[in-house]
Amino acid sequence: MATGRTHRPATRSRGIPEATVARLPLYLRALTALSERSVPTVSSEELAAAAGVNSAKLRKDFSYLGSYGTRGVGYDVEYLVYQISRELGLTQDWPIVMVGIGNLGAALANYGGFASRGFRVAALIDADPAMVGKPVAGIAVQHIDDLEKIIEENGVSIGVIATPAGAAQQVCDRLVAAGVTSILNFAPTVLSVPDGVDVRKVDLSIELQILAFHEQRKAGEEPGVGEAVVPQTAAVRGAAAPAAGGPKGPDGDLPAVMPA
Ligand SMILES: NC(=O)c1ccc[n+]([C@@H]2O[C@H](COP(=O)([O-])OP(=O)(O)OC[C@H]3O[C@@H](n4cnc5c(N)ncnc54)[C@H](O)[C@@H]3O)[C@@H](O)[C@H]2O)c1
Repeated sequence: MATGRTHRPATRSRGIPEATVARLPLYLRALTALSERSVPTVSSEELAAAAGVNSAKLRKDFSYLGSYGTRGVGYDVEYLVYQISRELGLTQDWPIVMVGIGNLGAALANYGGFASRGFRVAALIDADPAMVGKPVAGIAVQHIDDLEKIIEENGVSIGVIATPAGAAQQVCDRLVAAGVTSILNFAPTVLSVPDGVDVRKVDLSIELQILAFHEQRKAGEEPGVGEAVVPQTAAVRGAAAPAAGGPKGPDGDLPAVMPA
């Protein structure tokens, strides 16, 4: 579901293409489910189906990891879990800070899936003095004034932003100045960061707009020649108007929904 941009070349230094890196978590999720069911081996076809990926692509992806499987047996599930986890840097603990502990931030903090994947929530940070000291997901919220100290003390390199859009750039700048080099941004705004800082952006409304586009196609609502699309679809309404609370609208790849 994530949409994002990273300030990295299309091929990483170790020769693994970004597109392959983006699929590794899908393989890992499918493999983890197999591992939990104590399945020892899996064929490339089975794993590709479970991950929602083409099997030829999967074999190519795994060749970058030096993993070719055994003919007639398939891939060793546990070993692949280890290999992909290592490649993704998940064999080490990653402390993260979350900034903006409102509806979304609190929901994210309560999500158990971070910890089980090696992401420890080291601190929850908010600007609202009324929030400070209150426990969310068992962690006391700290004030934004202490952001730099918190990052240094916890050796944090990954920050999550769930503030209103208007505060996101300022929070991002402070995170980066304090040493954070990877940011997961939920605020509906495009962040500017220096080279060497990775930003991934999650925007569920963009995902819904893309689904709306496909729904429209499925329903056969092809406009006739000269017929305007803009007033008729939620997708285009969303693309045409800036997202609420943000200076910039969604920046997903939506040109296909615009009138021809
Ligand atoms: N990406 C998505 O799919 C998605 C989904 C829902 C919401 N959002 C976005 O997430 C953000 C949060 O939404 P919400 O519903 O939780 O809002 P909210 O108003 O409930 O929470 C925002 C929190 O940020 C805090 N905050 C404001 N300025 C701050 C600053 N400078 N430093 C630290 N904290 C600050 C506020 O005190 C508040 O607790 C919004 O930008 C919203 O548009 C994104």
